[in-house]
Amino acid sequence: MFQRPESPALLAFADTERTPSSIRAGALVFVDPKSVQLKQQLEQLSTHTKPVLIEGEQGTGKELLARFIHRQSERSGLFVAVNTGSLSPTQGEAELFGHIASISAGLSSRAGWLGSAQGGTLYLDEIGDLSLSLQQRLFEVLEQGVVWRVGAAQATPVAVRLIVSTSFDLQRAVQAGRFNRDLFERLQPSYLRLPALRERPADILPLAEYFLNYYSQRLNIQPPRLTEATNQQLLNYPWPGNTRELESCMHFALLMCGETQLLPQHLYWPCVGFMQTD
Ligand SMILES: Nc1ncnc2c1ncn2[C@@H]1O[C@H](COP(=O)(O)OP(=O)(O)OP(=O)(O)O)[C@@H](O)[C@H]1O
Repeated sequence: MFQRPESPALLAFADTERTPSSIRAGALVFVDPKSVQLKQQLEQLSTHTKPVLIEGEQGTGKELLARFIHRQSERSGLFVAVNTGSLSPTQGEAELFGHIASISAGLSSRAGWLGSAQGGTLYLDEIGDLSLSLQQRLFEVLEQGVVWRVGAAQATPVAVRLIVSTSFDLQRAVQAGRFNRDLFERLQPSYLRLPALRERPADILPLAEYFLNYYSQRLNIQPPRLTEATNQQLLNYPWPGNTRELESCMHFALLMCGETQLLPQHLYWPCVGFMQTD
């Protein structure tokens, strides 16, 4: 059950259990000591409403963490996820902050992503892709707690928890003049680093089992058993595409397998292809 409001860039899901795999929030498989520690940090962050900055390579699970924080904090509004790269360069301000109706421009009023997340959480993926002028506007919203919609004569109060993510070092972007220092300083106190999958190896096999079970259930089949040799291959691989790559690998292996045992020759690594096995 999901709502797809104003634009394809926005995904807002009320019932996470029925949503596609890419946006499940209930299932957070964290076994490695680094992940367990991170989960404790997440639980602490869920008790307040300050903005959160999540840094991690692509496919590590940043959006899943944001959904987890939202769920734990029991906010009444929606979780709204926006890929900032999808904001149009000319309309970005109206898309993000909304605009009021304009008869001359033939526009009806629009709440914008911030308005859609009222009472809930706005997740901005790859915040570094936001233009410097929008970064400045976002900082002002955080400072003042109000948003000026495009064309509005007065400001509208906003109660939105902001969670942003980045796959690169924002501090270096600040030093290079490509990221707003004030916004960075506002985000930094609640900073989380989500390690790459290769840095938390104890998560690999539990995640592999989890995805196998998940897709087996969807396909209505018995999950095959991972053999010792398969486990070894999974542990030896560096996972450049992180958890998303592991998920695709397991999904594909399940389709290839058709047996009770999942063997190394069934494995396909989306970032590399099939690997030679002895
Ligand atoms: N700890 C985890 N437990 C279960 N599933 C996970 C976990 N981490 C990631 N996933 C799954 O891996 C996939 C990728 O996660 P997600 O989209 O949150 O990554 P991301 O870091 O936001 O990616 P991108 O950088 O491309 O935006 C999703 O299907 C997600 O459900």
